[in-house]
Amino acid sequence: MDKEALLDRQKHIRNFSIVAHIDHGKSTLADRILELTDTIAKRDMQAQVLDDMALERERGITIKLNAVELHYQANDGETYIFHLIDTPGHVDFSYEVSRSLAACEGALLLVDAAQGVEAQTLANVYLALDDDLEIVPIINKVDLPSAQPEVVKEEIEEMIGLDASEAVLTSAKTGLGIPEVLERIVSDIPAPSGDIDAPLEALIFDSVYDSYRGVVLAVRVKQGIVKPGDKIELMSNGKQFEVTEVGVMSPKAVARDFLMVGDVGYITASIKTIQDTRVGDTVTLADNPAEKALDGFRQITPMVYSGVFPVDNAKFVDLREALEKLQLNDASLEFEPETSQALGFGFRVGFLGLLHMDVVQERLEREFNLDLIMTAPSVDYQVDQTDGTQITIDNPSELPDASEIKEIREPYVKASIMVPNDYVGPVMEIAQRKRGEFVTMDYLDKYRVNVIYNLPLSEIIYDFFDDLKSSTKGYASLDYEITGYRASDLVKMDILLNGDPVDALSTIVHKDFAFERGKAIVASLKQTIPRQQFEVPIQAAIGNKIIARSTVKAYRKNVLAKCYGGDITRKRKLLEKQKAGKKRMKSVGSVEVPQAAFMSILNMHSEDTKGK
Ligand SMILES: Nc1nc2c(ncn2[C@@H]2O[C@H](COP(=O)(O)OP(=O)(O)OP(=O)(O)O)[C@@H](O)[C@H]2O)c(=O)[nH]1
Repeated sequence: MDKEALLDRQKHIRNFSIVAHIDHGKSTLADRILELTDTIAKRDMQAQVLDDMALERERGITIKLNAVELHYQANDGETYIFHLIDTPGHVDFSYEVSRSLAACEGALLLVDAAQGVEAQTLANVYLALDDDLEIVPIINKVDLPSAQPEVVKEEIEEMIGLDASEAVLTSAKTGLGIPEVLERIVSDIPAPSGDIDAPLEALIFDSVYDSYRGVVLAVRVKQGIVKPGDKIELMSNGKQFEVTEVGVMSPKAVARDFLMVGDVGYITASIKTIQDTRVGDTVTLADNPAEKALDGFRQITPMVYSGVFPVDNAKFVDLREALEKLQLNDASLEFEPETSQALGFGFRVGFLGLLHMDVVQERLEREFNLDLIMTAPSVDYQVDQTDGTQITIDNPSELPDASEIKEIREPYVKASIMVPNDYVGPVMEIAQRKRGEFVTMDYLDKYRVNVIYNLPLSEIIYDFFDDLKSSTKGYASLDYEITGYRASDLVKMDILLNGDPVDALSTIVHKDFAFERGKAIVASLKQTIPRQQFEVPIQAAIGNKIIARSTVKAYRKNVLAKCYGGDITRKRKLLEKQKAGKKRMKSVGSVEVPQAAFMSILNMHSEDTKGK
């Protein structure tokens, strides 16, 4: 392509994300956009798609990067190149949202016409506004009888301060309004700026590891152009690689001759060591480097920590390798080796929240075939010791003896809970019960309020959101941010099995709640620990004082007795089932403890500190 053509191409690029609350219809809208653009481009794309399949057959891989390229023929007769960059909707992942937004010039703000603006949507729109993105408001699900587009417009104007008079009314379900959305992307979202003649600056906003090609970088080119054969340099560490392929997802990987300013695509360069690449880093050309790296992303700190141990101790090295691979495209994942008396060698892993923790656990087990025991999540605590030193701990078993502690501080958040008027009572009741401190309450419109509380992070990471949802018929939405640390009256509660303290079961609790929590955990453990050949006393203790106790009676479960000696296949099935159930057991001293027991703290909703 000559210079003229490249400049013309740049004018026709539109990079955008969809910002939406979970269930407001983001996937459905994206599918509609794909459908509409695909049909138009079908004839032109045939050859390309075939190429892509050949490529895949050859290599036997597909790469998953959350950015697709689409071609849209607009009403002005010109063909535009759209890059749609996916963003996650959950509160745990707002960090990833900001990563995706950094690749865009605009965002579609999608709001459910029946639900209105939610707390998390608001948080994500603010991220987009911080990045100076152009925002196109879309009110979806207008086909629903309960749709109130006018009320939602008002909410968007009042809460976000955006002009919503021009909001597109859509039904991603029926297809209503989608052609207008495509036109608005062309007219409202600016083409990328940046100089094609400047030295290459490409921002890495995601990356995946592919065993065949090495690291695949998802990049947004901010300046310049990059081609296969170019020698690139990663600006954070000066490492150099030769580009083997550049391309875009469309929606499968399609190799291209180049990626230029404004493009969102991938680069492979036989990068074998995952430690070399970092999301947020800048890629430049080795013999014509950019003067300085792009801003990158703020380092994100984990909010909750959990011990992750292989059931089979011999898998420790495998676990480390798996965590390293995951860390590649999940910069928020932190880990360091941990040794537990009860569980052996493992890692203390930091997560953004419980959903993130679930996702990581699932990936470790599925993608890396590991059987894991994970301990109850904990926040981090700042401890002033009587000897004048200060330590930070994220593992309850590391809390020093009470006699050595002057003060313990725990992380606090400012939580904003949006809810219809009718449910303010239950919301306040839950927040109070979780040691919340009321801050203020704002009316969003005639129907909804935003209730703000200061809360200890430890109280909301467990079941706060579930409780909120169930007592507001699912209407409440929640967003929170850490505001700092506060001194609290906290103590370590140990759990003893068979008289021995089990470090992996220790938790840190507020003194006022210790008795109830102790009772609840002991009761929950009694349910989860199977009967053994001997009696197992379970005790909760603070210091030397036992505050709750219970006993698992001795009993060797003879599952075969149930079979009445009959059907042999049934018998085998039962044995297999029992074997599978055992896999996630760990011998702690002489007691067999299942994975669920380590999460007892998460299963105490009912007995929790109600009425406090
Ligand atoms: N009636 C109606 N339903 C819709 C519309 N758009 C989406 N839905 C439905 O709303 C539900 C959620 O839609 P999704 O597209 O999965 O929402 P999402 O925001 O991608 O949700 P997550 O993937 O969970 O983040 C689905 O059951 C859709 O069928 C619409 O315009 N009208």
